[in-house]
Amino acid sequence: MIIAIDGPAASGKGTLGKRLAHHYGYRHLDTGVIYRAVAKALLDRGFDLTDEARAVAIAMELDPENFGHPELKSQRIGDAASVVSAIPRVREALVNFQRQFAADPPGAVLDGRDIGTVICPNADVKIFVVADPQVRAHRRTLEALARGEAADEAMVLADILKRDERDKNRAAAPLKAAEDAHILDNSNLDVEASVSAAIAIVEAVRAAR
Ligand SMILES: Nc1ncnc2c1ncn2[C@@H]1O[C@H](COP(=O)(O)OP(=O)(O)OP(=O)(O)O)[C@@H](O)[C@H]1O
Ligand SMILES: Nc1ccn([C@@H]2O[C@H](COP(=O)(O)O)[C@@H](O)[C@H]2O)c(=O)n1
Repeated sequence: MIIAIDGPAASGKGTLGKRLAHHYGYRHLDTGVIYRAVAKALLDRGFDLTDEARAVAIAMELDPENFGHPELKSQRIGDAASVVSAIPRVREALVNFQRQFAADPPGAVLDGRDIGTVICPNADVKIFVVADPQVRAHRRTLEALARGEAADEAMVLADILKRDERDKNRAAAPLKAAEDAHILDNSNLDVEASVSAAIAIVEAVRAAR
């Protein structure tokens, strides 16, 4: 089974992806990390984020061993990732890796922006996670503070809104819910309630087969 989770920045996709994968014994891929890794490599080498040729070359050589680098989680890299991810050839270079991950047994949960629409349009279950921007900014701020980083909630909110706008309005694989996605609004749900709601969606889809 393939479970596709999409949604805007800091909506809780990764949290749900991890928990659903654990619940069903599947593998989990946070696809945002891939775009973050491309952006970080460009910045580390002093290249422009819109340098298509270099970005594509980096995307084709990515080493998943580096996906755990702590700096990838930073707001700076997230913002840079949303610039790089708008380049169609960069996205094309990363499609096979994601599809291969999804296809390998026993099953997979992928989260991102275009999983249900482009990467796995035939996913068994598609969940589009949303939450109010202020709620998302608050959660992201708490997360940064817990990591010992300074975070200003108003600036975090501005970054989230800017990133959502860029991701929604790009021509290539824009952020949007697939027509057959189940919308999960977790604005008023804690993590456990949100996980339960997601499992209920998966189980309802399975029961209807
Ligand atoms: N239902 C929830 N209630 C409270 N906090 C939550 C909930 N879901 C996620 N969080 C917290 O919100 C923050 C963002 O969640 P998460 O990293 O899962 O979002 P995301 O959509 O994967 O973000 P990204 O845009 O980086 O991909 C994390 O600190 C997470 O622990
Ligand atoms: N499937 C995806 C996943 C991510 N992106 C872009 O990467 C940025 C960072 O993603 P996070 O999920 O780690 O926040 C995001 O803002 C998108 O621009 C993407 O395009 N497609």
